[in-house]
Amino acid sequence: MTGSSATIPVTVIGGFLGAGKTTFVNHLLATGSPRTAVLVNDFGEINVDATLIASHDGSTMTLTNGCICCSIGTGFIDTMCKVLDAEVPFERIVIEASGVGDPWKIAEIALIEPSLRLERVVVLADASRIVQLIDDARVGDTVCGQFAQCDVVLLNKSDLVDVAGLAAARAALLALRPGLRIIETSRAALPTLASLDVGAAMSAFRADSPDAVPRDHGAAFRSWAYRRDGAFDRARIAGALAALPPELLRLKGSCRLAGEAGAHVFQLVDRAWSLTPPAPDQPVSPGIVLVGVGTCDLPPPAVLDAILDRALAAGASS
Ligand SMILES: Nc1nc2c(ncn2[C@@H]2O[C@H](COP(=O)(O)OP(=O)(O)OP(=O)(O)O)[C@@H](O)[C@H]2O)c(=O)[nH]1
Repeated sequence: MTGSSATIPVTVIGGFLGAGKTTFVNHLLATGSPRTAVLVNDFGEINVDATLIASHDGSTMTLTNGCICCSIGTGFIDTMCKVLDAEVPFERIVIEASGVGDPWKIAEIALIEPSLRLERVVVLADASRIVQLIDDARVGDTVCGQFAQCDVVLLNKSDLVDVAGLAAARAALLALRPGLRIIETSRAALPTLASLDVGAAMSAFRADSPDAVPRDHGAAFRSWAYRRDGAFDRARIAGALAALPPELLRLKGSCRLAGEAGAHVFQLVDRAWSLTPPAPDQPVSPGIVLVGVGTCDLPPPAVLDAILDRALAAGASS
């Protein structure tokens, strides 16, 4: 890779599916971040996250073709070259790892590439789910691996748990890595990057950390895309979602609702879901575009399609 002689600081943001990574990136961009290149790696075939990142002075680029922590493909290298060769240099690079990715594998690129300087690896944990996720036989290894070499954990969604729940979440994280720096957050009160800096002590800790176990997230997780021209019937959505199999871990994207103007952003994490209006300048597709991620035994697309079709408004085309 080429680029100017000055190094560009890199922050890698990781955390399991739905922990709040995109919410955090948007917060950083909204709170006076310098000219930032945001690189987003979604696990699914459609990069929904890139459309959920608010527009900003810098640039948002998508990293498609799978999990970049498993294989640094030519797409990633091309994107990074564009960032490094930008006419007006970027002042910071923020890379959002996929929800099943290992953020440290991405951080290692910044350690190797002379034009880049790794500033920090931040991993978000969902306070309402982290205890269960760590113990989940299907995803526990992936979740635990994400904390192995991070600098700081944002114990996010603290608004969803009580004091005892927060203490349990903290204890579970500290059992993984004693001494881990943990900051409790909620989307209403997220920190700035500068406030996360802790200096040399954390770098030494990184160097002492064991090598991450190589993983193939493409084998452990599967994604599925649901696209329809029509609209959902709001009254049918809850019933259809209740029929989704437990192997589906995450579903997000945009949709239309029959009889309602404009598009809605759809979010499902575990079984909790929401529909919200998109940001004013957020690009949304004309119909329904949702991307799901599940474990490797996720039922075939046709089965999942049929479940969501139950929520379509009468007469909606498919
Ligand atoms: N209650 C609550 N909800 C939150 C918080 N942070 C994020 N959310 C919601 O959680 C959902 C997932 O947030 P995202 O920021 O998209 O999570 P993500 O980690 O980027 O998700 P993936 O990229 O799919 O892994 C969205 O509906 C957010 O609005 C929080 O602190 N509290």
